[in-house]
Amino acid sequence: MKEQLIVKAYEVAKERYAAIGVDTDKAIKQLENTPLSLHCWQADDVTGFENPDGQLTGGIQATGNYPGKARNIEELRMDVLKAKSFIAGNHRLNLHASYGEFGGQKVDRNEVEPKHFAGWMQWAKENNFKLDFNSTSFSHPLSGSLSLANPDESIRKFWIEHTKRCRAISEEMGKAQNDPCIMNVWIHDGSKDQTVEKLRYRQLLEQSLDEIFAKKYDNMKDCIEAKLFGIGLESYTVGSYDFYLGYGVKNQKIVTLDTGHFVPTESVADKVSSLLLFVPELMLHVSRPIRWDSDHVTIVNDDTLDLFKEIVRADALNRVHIGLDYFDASINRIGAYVVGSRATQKCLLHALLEPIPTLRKYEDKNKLFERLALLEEDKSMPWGAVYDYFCMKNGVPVGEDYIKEIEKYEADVLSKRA
Ligand SMILES: C[C@H](O)[C@H](O)[C@@H](O)C(=O)CO
Ligand SMILES: [Mn+2]
Repeated sequence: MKEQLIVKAYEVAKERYAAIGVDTDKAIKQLENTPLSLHCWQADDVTGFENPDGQLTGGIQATGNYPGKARNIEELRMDVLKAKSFIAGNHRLNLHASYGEFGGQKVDRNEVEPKHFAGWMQWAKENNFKLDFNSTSFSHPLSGSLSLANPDESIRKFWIEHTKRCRAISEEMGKAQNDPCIMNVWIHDGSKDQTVEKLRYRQLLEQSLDEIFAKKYDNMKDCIEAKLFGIGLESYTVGSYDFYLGYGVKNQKIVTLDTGHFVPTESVADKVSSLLLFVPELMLHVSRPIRWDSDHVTIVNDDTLDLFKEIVRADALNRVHIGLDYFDASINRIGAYVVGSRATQKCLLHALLEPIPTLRKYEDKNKLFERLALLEEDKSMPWGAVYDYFCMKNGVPVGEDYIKEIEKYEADVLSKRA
């Protein structure tokens, strides 16, 4: 019965959209072909497997202590697969270097090798995931407040070696999956209080990156992520947006836009069309900042909708990689994955259903009331019925049906974790 209703609602929606020149079947196909890169760190509050009892450092913080966090690789894999079962489409998994399989051995960051991720590559293959990767500069005795920009050569070299090795690991992942692995470099480097050495640290970071990126690879792509500030590093960030924008344009690197890494009133959506003119591709870290980079679970809101509308209007889905980046430890973590992923897909779908040719025609003819009216009417078009149909077609729960399934997983599995 429910299926019939979903199909019926979709047929009505399809007609409504066709009347304004939008092909809903085409939008669904595009959505099906757009992977999300799920961040592995939502499942365990960014703890990783090197030192499960260690502190999360480097200016980031997961707040909350909801029971059931993944305590080891098996649990994390199980949770990610559970989350994926509620998200239509084929997706990627974004791993941090601290999530390797180290077999109980002490493997320092400057010793990580592809073999520590062989199990992940195998698992990804078996479970239809492609992998992305990140170097990990935080939560380590040498993290301090400066890593790649550290004036102490031995510390700087340690992190350069780590990041080089992460690129080599990414290359192997890319080869194994026959699709480039996207490797993100985010470092926390900064200063709690005023510094008189801003230029020096940025020069050092530029030199470190040049050394790291000197080797060319065919099966991985580099991206670089800026941030406004870290906790405890509030006064200065070496890898600011200006820094990475300049570096990315000069060196033709993918620039990562984390939606939580800007001044709260700044529009990340507005950056898309400028960046696309000057850098080859973009990586997104879709998040939801509340007053600061608080990494709340992504929801359908104006910021996220605007972001995807700008990407679709620029016809740039083939140049934008969509990753998620939030870590909410205060609610069911599988639920967090699912709500955020589905919200991201809904925003993308809404953007794909925009009557762009008609809006452009109005704008070209200076029919500005008509443009405004259509943009307003678009907000209440039945895009939800299209998303429901997309979920049903792809065999995942429609609407709120996943809530009780996640509750069941919590009762059967998560609640049994100490
Ligand atoms: C764990 C990630 O590397 C981290 O979230 C980074 O991408 C970031 O956004 C730091 O604020
Ligand atoms: Mn991020």
